[in-house]
Amino acid sequence: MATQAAIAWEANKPLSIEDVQVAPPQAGEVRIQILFTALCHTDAYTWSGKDPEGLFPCILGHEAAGIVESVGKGVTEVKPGDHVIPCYQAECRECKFCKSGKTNLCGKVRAATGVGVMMTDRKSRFSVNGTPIYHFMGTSTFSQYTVVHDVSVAKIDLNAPLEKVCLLGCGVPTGLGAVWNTAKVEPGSIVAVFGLGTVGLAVAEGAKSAGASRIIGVDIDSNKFDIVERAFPSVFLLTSDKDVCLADNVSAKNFGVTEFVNPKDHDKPIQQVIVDLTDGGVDYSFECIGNVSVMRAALECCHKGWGTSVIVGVAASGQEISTRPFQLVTGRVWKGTAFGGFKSRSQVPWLVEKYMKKEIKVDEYITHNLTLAEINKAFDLMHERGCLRCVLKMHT
Ligand SMILES: NC(=O)C1=CN([C@@H]2O[C@H](COP(=O)(O)OP(=O)(O)OC[C@H]3O[C@@H](n4cnc5c(N)ncnc54)[C@H](O)[C@@H]3O)[C@@H](O)[C@H]2O)C=CC1
Ligand SMILES: N[C@@H](CCC(=O)N[C@@H](CSC=O)C(=O)NCC(=O)O)C(=O)O
Ligand SMILES: [Zn+2]
Ligand SMILES: [Zn+2]
Repeated sequence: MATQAAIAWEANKPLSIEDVQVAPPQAGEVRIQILFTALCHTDAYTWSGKDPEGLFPCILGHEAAGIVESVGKGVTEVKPGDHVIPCYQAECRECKFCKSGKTNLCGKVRAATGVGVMMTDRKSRFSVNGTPIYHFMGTSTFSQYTVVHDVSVAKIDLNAPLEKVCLLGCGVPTGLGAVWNTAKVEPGSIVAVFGLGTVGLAVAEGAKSAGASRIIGVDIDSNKFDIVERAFPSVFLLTSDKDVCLADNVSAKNFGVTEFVNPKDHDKPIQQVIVDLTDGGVDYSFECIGNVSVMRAALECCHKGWGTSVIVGVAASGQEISTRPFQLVTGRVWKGTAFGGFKSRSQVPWLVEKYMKKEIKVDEYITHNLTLAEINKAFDLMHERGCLRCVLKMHT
């Protein structure tokens, strides 16, 4: 079929909306009409050329929702008309990873999705004037129609608003799951969150629901603090203390952040600032930026003996983490998480239900709504004041 998609022809060159041919789904594949997609920082990362798996030309995008248009041979779990969320982290339920009970990673299609092709024939289903266009993360949602592996499709409630639940394809589950599945934060814990984008704020939300007693938000952009204030204007109080801005207990019932620290306001290293604020360090920290220096700070602000730091942010090709091994010898633990440890096909529908029951937030993370034609503006917005998630309407 002919449709429209945003093509990334080269790293950092503006995306171009073009007529694209999308081939029919082959065995074990599903063609989806994408209705809404959001932009995640990881799309910008790959577009920047810093992703070692980044291939061009490609169709980016991985946080979306849509409707099944057609299915290939052997596909039994979804049918045309089903509402779905494409999942960049597959779940086949049969591979060594899926059966391990120890991870949400799945090995079935990862080798193909990492090189931008479909598993069956190692080819792309996208082309422009005969030129193949690589897939991205097995999802490629910046297209009005995409083809994905059946193990990468979560079927969701037909009543769920697709313009909202598209966010459950990446950022919000990643933050919630980092707390609930990877760190397993206990009630009463002190938590630090580095980076208050969508992922970091979802960490804060998850920590609040897990019963954390203090949630310290760290960001170099004080506008991010304002987002929390704007989202809950009637309940938010902010002191003018230069060093640490304390929100009152009522706002902590909302997004979750109880204290804000801007490293730029301090002469000391940020890990020292946090250790001093917390009588020796936090129980759990989360790096939600992708900056290896901050990853080190996030580990080193953890309490001796038990503090655990979770790396969520994605760092560029060639970047490496470091710390004194003594930090680990003395009981700190370094972990990482992909999609918050959630098993995608099994648990994304459950997250949608939690949203429908108002048990988790989604709407609050959507700060902008644009169309596919405005995708370059949407990428620009990611660097501007007050942007968390921008949702694109794909068909206008
Ligand atoms: N592990 C996983 O499964 C996933 C990882 N990610 C990664 O998580 C990270 C966050 O994603 P988003 O929330 O979409 O990004 P974002 O760009 O919206 O948020 C990042 C935040 O970090 C802040 N920041 C930047 N440098 C800082 C510094 N030195 N100290 C303190 N704050 C700083 C920014 O002001 C911004 O508020 C990205 O690296 C993304 O690629 C995203 C989704 C899933
Ligand atoms: N190709 C990238 C990999 C970046 C990465 O770690 N991706 C995360 C999801 S980020 C979503 O916004 C992930 O799930 N990783 C596990 C995986 O199997 O890819 C690079 O090499 O940097
Ligand atoms: Zn993402
Ligand atoms: Zn598997």
